Amino acid sequence: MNDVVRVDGLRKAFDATRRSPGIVAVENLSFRLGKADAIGVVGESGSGKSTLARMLVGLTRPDAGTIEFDGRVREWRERGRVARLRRAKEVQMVFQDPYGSLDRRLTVEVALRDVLRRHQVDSSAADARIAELMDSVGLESRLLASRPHQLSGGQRQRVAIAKALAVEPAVLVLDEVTSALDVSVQAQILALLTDIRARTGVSLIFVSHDLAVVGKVTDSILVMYRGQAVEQGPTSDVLRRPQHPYTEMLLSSAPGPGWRPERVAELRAAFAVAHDQ
Ligand SMILES: Nc1ncnc2c1ncn2[C@@H]1O[C@H](COP(=O)(O)OP(=O)(O)OP(=O)(O)O)[C@@H](O)[C@H]1O
Repeated sequence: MNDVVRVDGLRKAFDATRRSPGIVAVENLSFRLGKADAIGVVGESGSGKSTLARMLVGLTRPDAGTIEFDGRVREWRERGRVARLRRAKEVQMVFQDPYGSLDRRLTVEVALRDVLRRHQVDSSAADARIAELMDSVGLESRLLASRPHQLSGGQRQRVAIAKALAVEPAVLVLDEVTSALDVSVQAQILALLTDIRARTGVSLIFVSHDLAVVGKVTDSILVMYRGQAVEQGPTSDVLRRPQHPYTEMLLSSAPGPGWRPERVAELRAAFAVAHDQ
């Protein structure tokens, strides 16, 4: 089957000079994603997840490696309207804090209409599309008149998802989309994304520090440590039989039944030894 996304040998360093390699945020990273598949990219703060997400959506240019959407290698020189529209349909991103991505002055309706206009959906079709989008993210139409501050955190995140879906992208990158939400709202948003994936065939890339959360909604997992993939595989294998001490540490650091902080410390120490060898 054709891959919707192919990432090969991606690398990004910041502040590199002739004398120093700088901070290597992502190093030799590769993965594949099929249509309607969901992958989780997990790691602690600073592991390079956001840098990877930003490269995927074209906000940060890699130093090396390639990103392909549907067999087409991303070209960084391309400019202009046609390239912009094509990219928008390839991939969209939803961020942790919808406050940051939603314009506080705009009502939900104006924000959605704006995205549709920018992507050349003609205005006669826009009303129907807006109703469809609200429905698909489980928001009542009365909320069209609301501004971001009049919505709950979960509702704001639904609006951000609707905006991302407006363009009918092949891939959604979800960067810590549930981290700022209460546990029950978190579960609703994850269920919504799983439902959207089944209905539309969109492929999902969940970027998160929380292996347990990502484990509930993905087919495969890529574990990042210091910019590198230390483990990659089907979600059930990674959760049940982690191969790398770092993955085991991430699994143990989620407080839950049987959680023992001293075990986390032990695993962290074991990982540091394995990594420095
Ligand atoms: N614009 C930048 N300039 C310099 N260094 C950067 C920049 N962006 C990221 N880094 C560094 O690259 C490394 C990876 O950062 P990144 O934000 O990708 O990690 P992360 O896993 O997403 O962490 P978090 O969850 O805290 O956002 C870190 O050491 C970070 O300090």
